[in-house]
Amino acid sequence: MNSNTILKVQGASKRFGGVQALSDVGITIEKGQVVGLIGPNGAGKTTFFNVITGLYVPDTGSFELGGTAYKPAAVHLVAKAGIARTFQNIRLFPEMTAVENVMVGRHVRTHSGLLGAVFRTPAFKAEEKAIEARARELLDYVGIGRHADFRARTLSYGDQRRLEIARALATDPQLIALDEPAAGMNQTEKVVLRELIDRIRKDGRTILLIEHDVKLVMGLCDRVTVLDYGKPIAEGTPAEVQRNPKVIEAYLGAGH
Ligand SMILES: Nc1ncnc2c1ncn2[C@@H]1O[C@H](COP(=O)(O)OP(=O)(O)OP(=O)(O)O)[C@@H](O)[C@H]1O
Repeated sequence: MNSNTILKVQGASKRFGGVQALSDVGITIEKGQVVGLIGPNGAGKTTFFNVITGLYVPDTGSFELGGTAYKPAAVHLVAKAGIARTFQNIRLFPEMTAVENVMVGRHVRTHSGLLGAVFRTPAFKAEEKAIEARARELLDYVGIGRHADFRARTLSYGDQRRLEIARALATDPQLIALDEPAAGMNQTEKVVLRELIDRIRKDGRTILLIEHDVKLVMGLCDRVTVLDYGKPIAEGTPAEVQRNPKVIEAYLGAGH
């Protein structure tokens, strides 16, 4: 494996009863890339995300993150290994403040542990302070610092999506997986989102993106993989993929 490879998945399959949701899907993501995963509704994109992040146990597949084999057996183990994600349907703690939501993300990387938290040791308190400072920095970074002390549920939809991204960044991930980050956003919010994803990439992060907004995908991604009925049908630069007859057929063809 190339030492710049962040994620390498080979032969991932997942079946639900009579539905082969994923069939022998592979993907390779190099450090610093933004890679798009696209395909018509029901193509298997979310299943792929759920498989690589430990939400679903795959039937087959080999998985390497940062050059080390990993078993996507449980969500917290995958987070620890270095993949952070956001969800198509936002999953925040609505009654917690924005900064508290980000601090939860950061706890994946803390050291003082449960006993430290229970007895509120000096080490725990110092660590907690550092975590909060970092969380506030991340909220500024995604552009919602002014909402740090507001409950998550009071934030606008676009700001909640950015909060999810801040929480994902807080785990200091090798790979950040964004599931339809632009869903439900208006044009202005999409422009801001695009700038944010661009900045995250420029700051050295690696991103895997599911997105229905073709313009956003084509403008942002270095490489794109296209799924249809659970199978990879094309891989390449956005320009290559866009003119691939199989992709055109999948999007325009009968059945979709
Ligand atoms: N938990 C599940 N149980 C049963 N079938 C499932 C489950 N999750 C997904 N599927 C099925 O697997 C297939 C792929 O679904 P998936 O949600 O991964 O597609 P998608 O590409 O993310 O679609 P969309 O763009 O609509 O979100 C679909 O036929 C879906 O009905």
